[in-house]
Amino acid sequence: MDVSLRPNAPIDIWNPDWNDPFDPTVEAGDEFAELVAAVRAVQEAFTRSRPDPAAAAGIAGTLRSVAQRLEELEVGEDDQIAGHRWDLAGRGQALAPPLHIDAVTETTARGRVTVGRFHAGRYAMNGGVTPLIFDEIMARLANDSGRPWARTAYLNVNFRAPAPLDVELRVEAEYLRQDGRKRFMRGTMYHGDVLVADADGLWVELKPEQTLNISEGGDV
Ligand SMILES: CCCCCCCC(=O)SCCNC(=O)CCNC(=O)[C@H](O)C(C)(C)COP(=O)(O)OP(=O)(O)OC[C@H]1O[C@@H](n2cnc3c(N)ncnc32)[C@H](O)[C@@H]1OP(=O)(O)O
Repeated sequence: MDVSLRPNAPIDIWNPDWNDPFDPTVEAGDEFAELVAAVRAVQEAFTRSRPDPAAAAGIAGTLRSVAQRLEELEVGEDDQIAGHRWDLAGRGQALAPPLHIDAVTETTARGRVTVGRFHAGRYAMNGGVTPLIFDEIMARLANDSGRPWARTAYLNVNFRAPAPLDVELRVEAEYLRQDGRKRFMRGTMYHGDVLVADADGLWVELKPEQTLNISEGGDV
């Protein structure tokens, strides 16, 4: 883990320890985890608020200066921490809902997620957020167990019941079968015993000439 936090050190995109059970407590001294939690708190508090014009102007100024400070610390995508911290909910990527992946085997993955109003449509999870959660856990499973990188080719989501806010939802993924470069996956999301959504997805293994970093000019 320390490797992710050392300034200017290359970040292992795949942390061999990520398979360990997730520890939901932010460790003391894990300043990056605290920063992600703070960004998420801003998103949620902003969504829940109704500031008057003076308050809005003041807060906007404060946030602009925060953005400016972070812009001074900009690095390339391979070196950023957000999205690369496999031990944090949503990999420390603040757009992704805070999905905690608790266990992954060669053929299954299991996690849990609680979303607030920031990720809401109207009184329930936004219909665009559900696929984000499925993509996260199904991609994690598709690319687990030393399998070469694969990208999502399709992700078909069925919304079976409104997914409530502020309660823990159970998310599961299953590796159904492989056919050459194609990996077929299934995902389910439950609130208690109620199936709120399920998904079928196809991940296609990248060919040697295809690269994850498309800006490097790989054949995509
Ligand atoms: C854990 C976190 C992991 C993070 C990894 C990062 C993952 C991502 O960034 S995913 C982001 C969203 N996804 C993308 O951006 C993918 C964009 N699409 C692509 O790059 C390509 O279309 C890709 C790689 C999926 C497939 O392209 P390509 O390698 O040329 O496939 P191609 O050779 O035509 O097809 C292979 C097989 O898949 C099938 N296939 C491909 N796409 C589809 C599709 N959408 N629907 C059904 N079948 C498909 C083909 O029919 C073919 O089947 P068969 O072998 O039986 O003839």
